[in-house]
Amino acid sequence: MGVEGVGWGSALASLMFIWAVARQYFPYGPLYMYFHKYIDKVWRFFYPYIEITFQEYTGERMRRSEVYATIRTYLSTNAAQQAKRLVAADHADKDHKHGLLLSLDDFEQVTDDFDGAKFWWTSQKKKTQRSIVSWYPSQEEPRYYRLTLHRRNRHLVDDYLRHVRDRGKEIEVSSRQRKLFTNNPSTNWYGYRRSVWSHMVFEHPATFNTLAMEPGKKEEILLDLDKFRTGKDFYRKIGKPWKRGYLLYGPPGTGKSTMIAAMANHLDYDIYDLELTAVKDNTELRKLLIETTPKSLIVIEDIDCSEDLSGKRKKKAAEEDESDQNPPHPPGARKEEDKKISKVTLSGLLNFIDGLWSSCGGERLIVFTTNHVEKLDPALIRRGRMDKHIELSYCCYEIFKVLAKNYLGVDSGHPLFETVRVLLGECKITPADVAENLMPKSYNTEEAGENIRQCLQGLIEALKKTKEDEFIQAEESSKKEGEEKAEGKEKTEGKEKMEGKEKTEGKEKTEGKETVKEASSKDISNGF
Ligand SMILES: Nc1ncnc2c1ncn2[C@@H]1O[C@H](COP(=O)(O)OP(=O)(O)OP(=O)(O)O)[C@@H](O)[C@H]1O
Ligand SMILES: [Mg+2]
Repeated sequence: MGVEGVGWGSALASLMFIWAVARQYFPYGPLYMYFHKYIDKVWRFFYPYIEITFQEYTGERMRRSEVYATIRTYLSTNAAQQAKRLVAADHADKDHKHGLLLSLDDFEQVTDDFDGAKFWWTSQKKKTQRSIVSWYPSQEEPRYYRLTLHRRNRHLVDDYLRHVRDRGKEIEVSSRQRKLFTNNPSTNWYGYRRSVWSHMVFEHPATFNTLAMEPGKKEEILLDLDKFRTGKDFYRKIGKPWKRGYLLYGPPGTGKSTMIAAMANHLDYDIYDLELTAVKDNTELRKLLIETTPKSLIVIEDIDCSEDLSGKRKKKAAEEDESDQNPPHPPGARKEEDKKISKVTLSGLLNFIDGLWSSCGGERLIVFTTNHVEKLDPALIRRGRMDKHIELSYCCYEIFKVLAKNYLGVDSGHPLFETVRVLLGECKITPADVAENLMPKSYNTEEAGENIRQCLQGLIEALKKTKEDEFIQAEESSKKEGEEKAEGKEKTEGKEKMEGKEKTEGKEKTEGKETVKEASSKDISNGF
């Protein structure tokens, strides 16, 4: 270790060396233990330094430690100047032009000065014994930072660590870029520096200004988000974990994903886009949850498409299996299916949302999107789990006005707006389709007026076409319905006729039988 200028250090090192040589001649036993104990005590008594370690994983090594990350960021400034071996990672750094975070490589050391005292930092890693159940990658040794300081500077420890934390956070904030995470398949969770989530920089430009929806509804959502962000004390007071669930539902192309991006940008949160089909079971789901950080949105898109989440569906599958009508599964087919299907269950997901683990860390929004809200299990979306249900629907005039302003820079004064308003009231078109029609044909500002007219005209044509299609569709379906009704009627009449016939025949038969019966009884009586 590079602790400087200490005569004691070399004296103790010599003592330890002598002991290391001498103990080879001691057989392991009581005498060995006796000497070992006392030499250790002497060493600790004279060793003039204090050592503090900061582990990379905390809480039974299940979570990456925030303190560890902050120290790493703090040391990046010193590391760049002092260390000989560094590790570089992508970093959105406004001060460092290369956009890289340089941290200490394993067993490297840097010195820091604070209030006239010296502090030494080393990056270390531990060899671990393999355990059967391990929360951190088994092939990767856990790392830790070791801080060493002289005993006489002990009174500075608190101030120094506060300084490290504050400065580290400052650097983190100044260089923060939001991240978009996605879960790795669990086969990639182990190995050197692997992790359960992969990320890239999140750069979606959507904001609540560009998001087209009714102004009242938008205002309400913004208020709700702001209330959530500043609600730490309130949530503590009412005894609820600091998290909130949002369910966004509506047809495809109505802005659900766009709204998630706008939410993340508004709150300045990271996004964890959870791909449920890649999660093998509930344990993996919990592990993923533990590895998310506060100030984040955890998103599960198209939740209705995730098989096996509804109790109803499971029951149905079981019924189908039992049914005699279904051909039996060919041997091995069921096993193959099982391998592919995620075993995340509805109860696993419910636990993910509001089980005890979900309260770790706090300040998280859980967002589900779906095109078919009616398919979801009511338990999944009840208030308390999905606190706010937001419907994103087909384009109305209010939504169109926002899109026209965003895409063409034009507002309600335009003469073609009235035609659009009337047509929007007469057909269903998604904001995505409207937006596509409003894409300007050129960015040349001199042609802006013509551009606007062309776009609006194009939109009017599209609306007319949609209206026409809807009309034809409605006609076809009413025709089909009529046919089905007629068919049903014919069937019923046929059935009734058959039944009538059967009844008459039955009656006749019975009467015949009765006559026979009478005759036979007569015969019998006659016979007597
Ligand atoms: N309300 C809206 N405001 C602004 N743009 C919108 C809106 N709705 C749709 N768009 C535009 O349409 C495109 C598709 O929208 P988005 O992906 O958000 O739809 P979605 O509801 O998530 O659809 P899906 O259910 O298929 O995932 C977006 O890129 C965006 O440009
Ligand atoms: Mg979407």
